[in-house]
This record gives sequence, structure tokens and C-alpha cells, in this order.
Amino acid sequence: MKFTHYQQLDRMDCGPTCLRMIARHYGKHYTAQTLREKAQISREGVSMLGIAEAAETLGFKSVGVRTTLDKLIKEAPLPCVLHWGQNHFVVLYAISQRQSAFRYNEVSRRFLSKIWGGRKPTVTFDPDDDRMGVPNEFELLSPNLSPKTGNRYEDTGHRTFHIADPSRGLITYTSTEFEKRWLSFKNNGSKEGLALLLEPTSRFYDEDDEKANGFRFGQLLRYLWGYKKLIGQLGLGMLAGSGLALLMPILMQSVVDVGIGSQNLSFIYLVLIAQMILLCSTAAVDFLRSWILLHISTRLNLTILSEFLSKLMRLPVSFFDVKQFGDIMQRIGDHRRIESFLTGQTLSVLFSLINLAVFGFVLAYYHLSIFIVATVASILYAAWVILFLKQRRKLDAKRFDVSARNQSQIVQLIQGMQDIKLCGAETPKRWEWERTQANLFKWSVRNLSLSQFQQAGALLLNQSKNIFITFLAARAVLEGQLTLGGMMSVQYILGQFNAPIEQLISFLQSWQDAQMSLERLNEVHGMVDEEPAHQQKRTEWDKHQDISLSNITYTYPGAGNDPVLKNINLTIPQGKTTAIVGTSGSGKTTLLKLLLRFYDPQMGTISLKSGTGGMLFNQRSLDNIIMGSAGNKDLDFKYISHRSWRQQCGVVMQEGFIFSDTIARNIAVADEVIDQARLYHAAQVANIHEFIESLPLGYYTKIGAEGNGISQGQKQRILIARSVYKNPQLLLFDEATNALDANNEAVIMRNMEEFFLGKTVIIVAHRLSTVKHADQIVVLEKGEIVEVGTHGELVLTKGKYFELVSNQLELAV
Ligand SMILES: Nc1ncnc2c1ncn2[C@@H]1O[C@H](COP(=O)(O)OP(=O)(O)OP(=O)(O)O)[C@@H](O)[C@H]1O
Repeated sequence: MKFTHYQQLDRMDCGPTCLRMIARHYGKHYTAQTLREKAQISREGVSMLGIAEAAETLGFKSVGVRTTLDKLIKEAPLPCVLHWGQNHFVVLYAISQRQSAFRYNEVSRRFLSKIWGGRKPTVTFDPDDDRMGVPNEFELLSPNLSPKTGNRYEDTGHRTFHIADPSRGLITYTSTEFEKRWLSFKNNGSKEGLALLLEPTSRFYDEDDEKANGFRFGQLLRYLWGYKKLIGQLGLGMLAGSGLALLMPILMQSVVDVGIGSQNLSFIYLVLIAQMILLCSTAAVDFLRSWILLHISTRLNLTILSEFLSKLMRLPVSFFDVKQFGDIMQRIGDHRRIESFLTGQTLSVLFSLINLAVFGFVLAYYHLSIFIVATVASILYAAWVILFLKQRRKLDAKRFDVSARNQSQIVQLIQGMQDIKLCGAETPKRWEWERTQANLFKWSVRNLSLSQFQQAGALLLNQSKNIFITFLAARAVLEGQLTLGGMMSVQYILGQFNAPIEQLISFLQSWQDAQMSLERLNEVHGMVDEEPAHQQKRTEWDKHQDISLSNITYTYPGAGNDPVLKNINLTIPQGKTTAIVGTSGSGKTTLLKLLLRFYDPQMGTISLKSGTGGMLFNQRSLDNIIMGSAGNKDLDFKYISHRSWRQQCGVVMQEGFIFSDTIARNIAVADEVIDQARLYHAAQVANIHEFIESLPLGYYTKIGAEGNGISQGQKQRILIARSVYKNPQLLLFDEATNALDANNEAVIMRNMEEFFLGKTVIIVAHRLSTVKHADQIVVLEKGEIVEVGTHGELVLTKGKYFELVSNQLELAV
């Protein structure tokens, strides 16, 4: 049985893809995304533990082992997952061995049944009976056969290891190559490697799998359907073009046969004029065709790209946590391919088919055997090209992988230039980049040599066909079956015949490219939105309610990760200021991110407390739908629209982003028309108005990546101004003032006092001056709340807060 190989869709996808292949091998289909989620993929990929956990949820029994090669060969049930080259996962699905004797197994049984015409052998074969010899037969140890039943490995060293590499395809390795890649540990002098052994349990077969997420051509046609009128016009143009092309050989023949034959120069003039008119008409039709195609393709490109971008924007933040920048950029490149397939290929292939039929018909009319030769040669030509498609697919996937890495690296090099210089790491970083370039070059060369080989073969086939047909035509002229003009027409038709075939073939290649691109895009389009359209969520609620966190536990995706927040129970009173303090890494930012609904806690609920505010009248009916009550319960966060919730939050995060735009646009990010009074007020509260006014272009000075540089403190003040401009009910500040001098901070805190009135404020800070006036201070330690109280209360308790304050928060101030 052939082992099904799946290509990994992203650079970090090898683990889930291995599992996908193994599940497929046992007859179940799962999408890459499902397995990624189950394996808790993070930006660094998955661990073996992650794959094991995902496998267990699918119904496999899994054991991770560190073992020697000998033990792997003797005892491992295949297929199994191997840790490869220290940074990759592959599937070992079979081990084959050069045999000196014939053994009865799946392969031999099929071999025998072929010999006996499918009849069952009447002789019983003993697996250990070596008498019936088929020398040098490669025995493939079927993965379904237990290694203990009849397969012997120990006698020779000529083993071949069959590996399904998610990034490269099905590959075979010799023992030496295999050992080099797999064995990575030393234990008591013997070398060991890591393997994950998997065996399906009955639960695996009981679980429902997912439908194959294959190529959906209809999905592509849906894009074209919007342009049906233009495509109709295009079709008419194509028909007209084919009709005109049909006239050309007839005219050519009449020049020779009638014009030259009867020595009638005026007739030749006439025909040449007709040919000129024909040429002009064909050029005009071609021009119109290209124009319509261009028109459709630009619009189509915009449609599919904007659909992708809006899908990206609907995805949860956690998606961007695990996706590499390069992978996303590459997917944008994928759209170009789909667009070029749809416009450049699908439509012109229609044209080619019409032309092929027309010219085929005319050729058959002129000379049947020439037509048959041309057809057979064309089929051979097409078969030759198709032969290379699989190899092309592999190369393409590899190139995607390397160019995604290249993209990420370039962005990192540019963004991290300062630190590269500070660390004096210019040379190693350049070498790293050059290695990727060399790799990219290697794959491009392989791709090029493959297409050169393919083209050379195609050219040979084509030219041989032309020579043979010239011979046939010449003979037909000599034998009087064809006129000289007829021969010239045949030559002309042959020239025209090739173009549609080439187009058909490039359609196949482009179909293949589009198929792969679509698979990668489908994957993004198939992900669940942060707010699925079918789920009714509240967009309005009473803004004056306490926020309650009960039993919140959160763990970042990634197998083996410990919870970052454990059993958090907390009430954040509305209209008051809550400060969160704690040592670095204690989970403060994560708590804010949960409140901002970037992630959903695995356990516990965050809700708005009922009774702490009035219910809006127009929301009552929706409450009844959602909560099945008169709205008298706490409002769980999961019933609130993510987007609407964030609209109510003013946030300054540690890694807040400054867009490459004017200062005004950076403060009023979401407003199309900026409210000047609010803008000035926000800048004044953030104590940055004077600085902005001192700039020659004031609020219209460009900052960010493509504009003026600003200091860290100025950046923080602009971010604060952004949240003040928004004027929300809930404010969340994560180390919002840590880059500011004490003077500036004091001014801002004073300005903020008035702004904070009646608003719920959550401040994460290390500085005492920022937190000491808070109504409630929460102390986090290793993801748990250890103390809650006011500054005075907590100092008196002399607990963790006191310790923090004495060590970090400048108690002396
Ligand atoms: N995206 C992520 N994926 C995995 N782990 C993460 C991620 N972000 C944070 N962590 C981990 O979660 C823990 C808590 O991080 P968090 O940023 O919440 O701490 P913090 O208290 O805000 O720290 P600091 O005061 O230094 O900002 C850390 O151990 C960190 O390594």
C-alpha cells in the first residue's frame, strides 16, 4: 500500500503534518488546522509531547522513546514519528531490506497473485521457508505487519528506511544516512534517537474524522462568475478569433494553388490584401481580449486579496501568535498565482480548446494520417510534461518554505539592525541570511534544471513530429494526395497547433500551482473567526458594571506549558482604579490580555456582574435569547462581541505600535474625520501637546517607521493620548509610564485624575508612584493572586507587596 504524503503548509507545521499522515494511513482524514490546534502549536512549532497529546485525543496510544537503531528496527510499530536532524519531525513508515530469499508477505502475495492471474495459491507458504528464491527482491515490510511476525531484519546491513518528510515528500535513506539524521544522543557509548510510537485504539476508529479539504474548483469559479458579462464578450471574441484563424490556411493555399498555379498576379494581390485584413482583425481581437483579461484580472486580484485581508482581520490574536510573518506574506503571494490561473490560464485555455478543435478539424480535412500523427505526438508531448508535475509540486513546496524563511529573516535583519550592531553580530547574521539565499538558489536551480530537462524533451518531441509530418506531407504531394498549397497550409496549421497544446500544458502547471496556493489559503479561510457570523453576540451592555473573574486558569498554547494564571478570583470594581503588581513574568500582561479578550481562559469565567448597573432596555430581549432568563444573571464575556468590547477599552500595552503616519492619525487611529478639540485635549492630558506644537508640522508630522524617530517616552505619551482620545469606560495601562521621567509622570497622573473619574481603570506597573493611590492593589506571584488591598493595608501586612515595594517600588519615595 502506498503511503500517503502530505506537504506541510507552514514552516512550523512538520509535527501536525506527521500526525496527519499517520491518521490517514489508518484511514482517517483530519485537516492540518485541527491537528495544529490539538498539538497546541506555537510560533516555534510543536514538541513531541504536543504531537503525543494530539495523537491521544485522536484515539492513538502513544509512547515517546529514546532508543537505539537496532531496537527501533526490531520493536517499533510502523509508521512512527521520528525527531529528525534535531529540528524537524518525519514519519518512518517502512524499512526495506535487500533479501537473498523469498518471503511470504503482502508484497509477495500480490506478486504471486499476478503470476497466477489473481487465483489464490493452493500451496501454503511458510514465512521462514527460504527455498523459493527470487534473488534480490526488495521486501517492503508492510507497516501493518507486526515486526515480530515473520520479518527478519538482523542478517544484513543493506537496509533502506522509508521516510515521509512533511517538507520534502517520500524519501528513502540508507542506514548510514538515516543514522546521521536520526541518532542525536549518546547513552553508555551507544547512539540513540527520539521516536514517538503510535498505535490506534478502538477509540481512533470510533472518532468521526473530517472531510477532505481538497481543491474546490467551484470556489474559484465563484470568483469568475461575477464577471460573466465580460467573459461572455471574451468568449465571442475568442470565437471570432478562431474563425479568422481558420481562414488563414485556406488563403495561403489559394495563393499557391490558384494564384501561382494559374500565374494570376492580381489574384495573389487580392489574397494578400485579404490576408492583411485578416491579420489586422486578428490583432484587434487579440487586443480586445487582452484588455478584457486585464480588466477582469485586476478586479479579481483586488477581490480575493481584500477577502483574505478581511479574513485575517477577523481571526483571533492567537492566530498571529503562532504564524510566522513570512508565512503570511507568502500567502499574499499565493493570491497572485490564483489570480493568474483564473485570468491568464482558465480563460485562455478555453480559447486554446476552441482553436485546437478548429485546427484539428482542418488538419483532418487536409490529410487524415498527418492529423493522427500530430494528435499522437501531442498526446506524447502532454504525457511528457505531466510526468514532471509531481516533482514540480515538491520543489514548489520546498521553495515556499525557504522563501518564507527568507522573508522572515529579511524583516528581522532590518528591524533588529540596531541590536545586531550592538552585539557585533553583523557577520554571523549575514552568513545566516546568505545560507538561506544559497538554499533558495539551490531550489531555484533544481527547479530550473527540471524545467530545462522538461523543455529539452518537449522540444525534441516537437521537432521530431514536425520533421516527420513534413516528410508525410511531402510524400503526399508527390503521390498527388495533397497540392503544394495544401502542404503549406498543413505547415501553417502545425505551427498554430502547438500553441494551444502548450497553453493547455501550462494550464495544467498553473492548475497545480493554484491548487497548492488554494490549499494554503483554504487553510486560513477555513479557520474559525473570532466572532463567527452565526453567533449572536451583545454589542451593548451597561458600561457601569464590575468585572468579575472567577477561577480563571490560562495556559499559553504549547504542550507541556505550565499555566501562566492559576485559579484567579478577582472583582474589578467599576469606576475605581485597580493596580496589578508582581515580579516580572508573574502573569500581569496575560491577565490584561484575557480582559481584552485576546485569548479565552481554559477554565473559569470572566463576566460583568449583575446588579452593579442598570440593564439597557433594548438589550433585554437579546439577553433572554442568550441567557434564557430575564437578564438577571451575570453577563458572561463570551456573550459579548469581541469587537464591541474592545471599542470600550482604552489600552496602552507595553509593545504598543506606532503607525507610519502623522501624529494626529496615530492618536485618532480609528476616526476618519479627526475631532480637533478631542485631539488637543488628549495630547494635553498625555502632556505631549507642547512637544507636538514645537514640531514644524505640528500634529501633521509623520512619525513611525517611515517618519520621524521619537523617544520611548514620547511614544508612550502618544499611546496614552490615543487611549484618552478614545474616551472609553475601561482603561488598561500596562507599564504605560515606565519610560517617563518622574516629572512627566507626575504631570500625566495629575491630568489623568480628572479623566479617570467614573471610569474603571486597571494599571500594571512596577513604580510605587503609579500604584499607590489605586483603590485596590492586586499582587500576582507566579500566576496566583497572593494579596489584595489598598497601599496602606498591604504595607501594614508586610507581605509580598511590602517586599516588592521595599525592593523595587522605591518605598522611600
Ligand atoms: N505568547 C506567549 N506564548 C507563550 N508564553 C508566553 C507568551 N507571552 C507570555 N508568555 C509567558 O507567560 C508568562 C507571563 O508573562 P506576562 O507577560 O504575563 O508576565 P508579566 O507579569 O507581564 O511580566 P513583565 O512584568 O516582565 O511584563 C511568562 O513566563 C512568559 O514567558
